[in-house]
Amino acid sequence: MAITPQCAKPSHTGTPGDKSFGGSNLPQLHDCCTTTNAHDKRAAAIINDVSEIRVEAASASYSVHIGQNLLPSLAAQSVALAKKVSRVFIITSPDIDRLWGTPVRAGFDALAIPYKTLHVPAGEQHKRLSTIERLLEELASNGADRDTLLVALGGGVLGDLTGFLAAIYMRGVPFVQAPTTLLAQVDSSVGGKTGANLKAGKNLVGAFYHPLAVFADLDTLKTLPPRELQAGLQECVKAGVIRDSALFDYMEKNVELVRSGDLEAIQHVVEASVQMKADVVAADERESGERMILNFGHTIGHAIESATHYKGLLHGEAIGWGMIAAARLGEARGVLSEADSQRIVDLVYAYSDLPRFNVTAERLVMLTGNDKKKRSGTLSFIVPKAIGTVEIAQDVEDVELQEAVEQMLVEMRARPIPPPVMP
Ligand SMILES: NC(=O)c1ccc[n+]([C@@H]2O[C@H](COP(=O)([O-])OP(=O)(O)OC[C@H]3O[C@@H](n4cnc5c(N)ncnc54)[C@H](O)[C@@H]3O)[C@@H](O)[C@H]2O)c1
Ligand SMILES: O=C(O)C(=O)C[C@@H](O)[C@H](O)[C@H](O)COP(=O)(O)O
Ligand SMILES: [Zn+2]
Repeated sequence: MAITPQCAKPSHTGTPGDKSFGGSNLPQLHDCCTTTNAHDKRAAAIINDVSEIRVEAASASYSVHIGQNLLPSLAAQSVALAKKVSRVFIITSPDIDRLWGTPVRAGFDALAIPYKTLHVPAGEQHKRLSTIERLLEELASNGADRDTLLVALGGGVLGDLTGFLAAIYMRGVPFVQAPTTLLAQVDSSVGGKTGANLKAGKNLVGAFYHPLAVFADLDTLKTLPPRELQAGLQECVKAGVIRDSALFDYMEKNVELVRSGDLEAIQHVVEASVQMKADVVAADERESGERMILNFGHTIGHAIESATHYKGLLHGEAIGWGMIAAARLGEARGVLSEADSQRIVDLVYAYSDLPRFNVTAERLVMLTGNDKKKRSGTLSFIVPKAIGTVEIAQDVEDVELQEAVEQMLVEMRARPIPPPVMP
């Protein structure tokens, strides 16, 4: 089925048959497109069915809905799940609100449920406790009670913040996730990790707290900058390496299709990544064992984000470098073949023009001291053994880590300088 144009303006590139997004010539919605009407029309343009993946965690079970045109029905479905909703707070950024806020609000209008939209500026630097405190005060001063529903409309930063807010406001209120970045759809909206950064490191404060449901509306990716799409795909590369060799193979064979945002390819990648994460979270909700594998690439990736003050690199890009270092470490220990190590490195590079950064290996290794997987002085490090299999090693010495990071830095410096990144 072809996509029908949503608006007569020529700059709205939703031409019949165009089923891609995330590319440079992609539709940027104008105000006239952010009406409910425009979103209603999109119902006629659905290519694939909506899929539903269940997350059966120890403390909660919920559905992740993946498909097009999901935002207009978010209100009705969320209210049905919450049973009693006195009022709603939609937590989003000004830009995402302008692009995608209208269909969400229209759903609550139709149910005559009062709502208020609270804005958080875009950017990882706002994922901090001062933002949480300001939002908590806004909830209280606007009469939020225990029957209040929060809606996280945005990327991983907004999802992590809103989830944490929901976990601690009046010791817990319900919330739903409406992820609007690829990264948030494949990873951060699922599994119940919520929180904020501290100066000492990434995600050092937070709670495990699950949403009532996740609505991953693939239409929202139409307005996502290509760099963000590509950074999100690094978490899908991660999913392939740690537990799903078929996903890895698919991403290897379909780089152009996936990078260009072909809708069917993206839906496949989102579904596979979410299913993998749901399986892992079902087995180990609180990260006491198996869930640590979802942190593949993150020990060094988080250190890079912290060392660069959460500016310059996107989360997925930092994780890309972290996966390269981890692959080289696996190769150096002799647990990963040179061929598989190179496949991982090549796939990371295939999906992002990873920006360079200027931090020494010593500093990065020092920063891994704050990793939450370090307990009683022992770091659990995720080492790839083959495509689709990793091990949780507890005997990785700092010197070994430093050598792997040095190798990653040498490779980074040897690569052609990527084109300037667009924010
Ligand atoms: N909780 C978890 O399990 C988990 C998993 C992975 C990552 N994370 C966290 O997620 C965060 C990264 O998330 P992210 O990559 O989504 O970044 P993000 O939330 O910063 O969003 C990226 C950018 O895209 C913009 N944007 C979002 N949706 C858009 C849309 N549809 N159209 C146009 N622009 C849009 C945002 O305004 C922002 O500028 C990090 O803080 C990371 O630690 C958490
Ligand atoms: O869900 C998980 O578990 C993950 O590790 C997913 C990661 O992609 C994500 O970046 C997560 O926020 C990392 O959590 P942290 O506890 O290591 O900070
Ligand atoms: Zn991550």
